[in-house]
Amino acid sequence: MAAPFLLEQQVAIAAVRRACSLTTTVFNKLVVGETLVKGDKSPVTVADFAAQAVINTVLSHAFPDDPIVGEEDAADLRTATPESDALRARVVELADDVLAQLPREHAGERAEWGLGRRWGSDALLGAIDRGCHVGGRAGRMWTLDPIDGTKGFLRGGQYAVCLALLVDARVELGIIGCPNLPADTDTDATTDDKGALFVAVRGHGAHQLPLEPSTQQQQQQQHRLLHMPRLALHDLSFLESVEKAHAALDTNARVAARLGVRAAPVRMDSQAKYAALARGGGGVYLRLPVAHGYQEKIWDHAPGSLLVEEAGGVISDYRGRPLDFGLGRTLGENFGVVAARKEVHAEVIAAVGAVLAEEAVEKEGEESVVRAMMNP
Ligand SMILES: Nc1ncnc2c1ncn2[C@@H]1O[C@H](COP(=O)(O)O)[C@@H](O)[C@H]1OP(=O)(O)O
Ligand SMILES: [Mg+2]
Ligand SMILES: [Mg+2]
Ligand SMILES: [Mg+2]
Repeated sequence: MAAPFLLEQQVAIAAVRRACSLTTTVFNKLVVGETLVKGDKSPVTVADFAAQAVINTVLSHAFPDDPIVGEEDAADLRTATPESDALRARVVELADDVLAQLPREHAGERAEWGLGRRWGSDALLGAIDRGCHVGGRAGRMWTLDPIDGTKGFLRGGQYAVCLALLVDARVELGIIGCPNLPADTDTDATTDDKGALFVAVRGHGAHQLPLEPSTQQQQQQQHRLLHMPRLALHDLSFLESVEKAHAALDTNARVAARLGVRAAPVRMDSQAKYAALARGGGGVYLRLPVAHGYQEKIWDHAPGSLLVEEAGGVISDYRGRPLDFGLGRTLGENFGVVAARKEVHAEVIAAVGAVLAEEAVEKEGEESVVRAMMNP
């Protein structure tokens, strides 16, 4: 694989692989009481906390000066209640079980990254809280979503372990682990060969590797360089969210109709959508905002955006503006996401604009009817 950020690649790959083995174990054994509802009403499980503990422990040992912008924090694990005690004990056990595995030398892992030993509660809660950095425009920082698509994870669908390295607000390296994505194709969900790792390095391509660190030879054989194929507009299909609360799916349908898209949309949770897009699925990822005021988070798009760019795509918000990863923990005034191959991106943006204008006129019409009824 490509030379820039080689050590960062090795460390990030090791961290994401270990976190993926943890989430897979948890899914098979998740019990009632191991999921919390956060202040924003979204779920978080022991696996989200433990995966963040694992990845931040590895990053903190390999790159002690690098800040981390991570989704989770340990506040809910630190309160002195029986529920919190049980949750904390489970998170610590899960994270330590994975960190304690000996470094796998054929996969380039090293003991000095915090591997091969148990860390205990204080160190692991501290590691989770290393993710509280505020973000910003200057310098090096990592951004982490330990489980992206927690709702998908809980229902046994797609989810992703997502990590990116930003330098001066530009994504230089993106790693996405997808334990439930078929290794060979994103269309045959019945295959048993599940799990894929995606690595993008700016200027050096988008790559798919095996999720499990098999022998070096197998890794080389299974390594794929990813390219998005050229597709005519009517041959596209949209990749979109499963959750109606996350994206305006009815509007997507109107955009598809306007572009002459014939195929039904492919609904998938998490940044697995970016991975599917980069390896040729669908052709367009469309995420149009719903609730006024929801600000997209940088960890939800940083690695996926680089993966798509390096596979020949363009990514912007729904108005065509580039995503700005330098504003802090959120994407600020970037609303929605449109990712597509270069040749069709501008046409998709134009269709989105036209459909949103139509919807605004319809809404204004409905509101004026209501006003007229209330003030005859
Ligand atoms: N109200 C919301 N609107 C948009 N995205 C949201 C909202 N709440 C959570 N998310 C995040 O959207 C992403 C899932 O998107 P999708 O529906 O396309 O799979 C996740 O990162 C999820 O967070 P989380 O990482 O906690 O799962
Ligand atoms: Mg969440
Ligand atoms: Mg997320
Ligand atoms: Mg998450």
